Amino acid sequence: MALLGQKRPARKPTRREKEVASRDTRDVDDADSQWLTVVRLAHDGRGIAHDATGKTQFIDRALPGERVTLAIHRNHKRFDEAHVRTRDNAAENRVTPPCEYFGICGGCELQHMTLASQRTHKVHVLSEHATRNGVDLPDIQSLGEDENRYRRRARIGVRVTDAGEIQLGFRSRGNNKLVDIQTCSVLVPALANLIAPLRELINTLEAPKRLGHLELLATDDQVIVIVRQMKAVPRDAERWQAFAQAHGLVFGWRVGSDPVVMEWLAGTPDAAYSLTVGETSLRLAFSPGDFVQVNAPLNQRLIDTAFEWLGDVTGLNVMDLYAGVGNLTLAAAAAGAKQVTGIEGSQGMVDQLIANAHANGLDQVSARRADLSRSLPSLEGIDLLVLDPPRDGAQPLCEELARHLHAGKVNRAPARVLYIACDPTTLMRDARLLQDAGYRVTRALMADMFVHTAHLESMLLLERAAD
Ligand SMILES: C[S@@+](CC[C@H](N)C(=O)[O-])C[C@H]1O[C@@H](n2cnc3c(N)ncnc32)[C@H](O)[C@@H]1O
Repeated sequence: MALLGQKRPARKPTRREKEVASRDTRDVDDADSQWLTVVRLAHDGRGIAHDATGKTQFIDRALPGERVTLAIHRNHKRFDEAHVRTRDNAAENRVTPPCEYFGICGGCELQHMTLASQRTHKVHVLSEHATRNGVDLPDIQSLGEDENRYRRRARIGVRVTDAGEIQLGFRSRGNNKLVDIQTCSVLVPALANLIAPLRELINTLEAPKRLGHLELLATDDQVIVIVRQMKAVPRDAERWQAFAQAHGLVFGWRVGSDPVVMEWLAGTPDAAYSLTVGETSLRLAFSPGDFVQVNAPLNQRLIDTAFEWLGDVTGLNVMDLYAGVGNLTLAAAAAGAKQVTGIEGSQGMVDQLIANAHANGLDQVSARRADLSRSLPSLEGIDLLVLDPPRDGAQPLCEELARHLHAGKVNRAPARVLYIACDPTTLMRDARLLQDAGYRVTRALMADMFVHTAHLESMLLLERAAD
């Protein structure tokens, strides 16, 4: 009923309004109100300025060239962490973030910058890591796509508040709280469009508190949702089945603990993605838990660039370490390599790699399981070594290569190493080992695999000087 002639009672701010209002006013240190100019970006995308005493300030969402006053939210001995209280001017590369949760959600840190300047920043980060480690790099190529909605997989947290409100989202930056979202601007549309209906469905469940998190995966042909469910609730299983049917999903839940049992309640997963290598189209099947690059178009372009750099690989003997389900192993074989050996730590992925090689008619592929942090394969007779390790890099292997070369065992050190990395710190540490042993970086690339975040994928080609 309208309240004619009466003043409407003040509406209570929503949780989201409170979050936005508190973004720039957390733990404010009122004594600190000097104007500072941001001089550069830290690797994680925060602006850096120096106060009157020279102390370094790391400032959330501030860009070089901007004059700001700060609110310090964490003091350290040698630097402070701060956020902007007042901004005098906007840097030329500042844009309105495409996502309404920017600044709250911990998923993306760079949405206030143009895509071009995000990429320039990441190239600079890669170059700085090289300089710090004394690695000589050629010009760094930069690879990126214009499409922002690139993530084909996501893990989404679920929380039921004391008031029974359902929250769905990612963890916030700086603390572990769940940020409740209605959509996500970096998920592929098939996944982003599911968030609101998922919330509605979870609202109708008999036991939403039994839910842990949701895993969403968009493959070439299927959208797969897996729910972590503490205990099976038959009536909820029926609701999920109806939901999966209505939205054309493959649905499963991982129930219980010790053991956790995977049950598919709607459809059968048939996850796969496609790759093209020259004239050859490959189809790579994988299980929902296996590693695959989150950005499918960028993965394709990374592989295109790798084989453009490598030129004709016909007749080469290739070893692909940290091979996953065969992304680079199969690509090398399809490009014409004579023999390709994939080594991977997970037996499930090794089996999948072998099945993928058979399914694509690539008989020159073999694969085996090994823990590469403990046992190193012989590299005798290998012409090209491909390395694509997790974040901690491939130090034991690079040290072993260096030892062989220092001992003059040239036949145990491949002429070329293609090194793909998601952590530039460990990449450059390892590249320095190889450089000291006689390799030279002849190609370098920053691939913007994780658009809008401060993460970057990089690729180096290292070539051993002719004997
Ligand atoms: C960054 S992924 C690369 C996968 C694959 N090259 C691709 O392009 O999809 C790293 C892979 O290394 C595997 N891995 C992690 N630690 C390992 C270890 N110690 N030994 C062998 N493989 C390992 C992971 O299972 C994962 O498949």
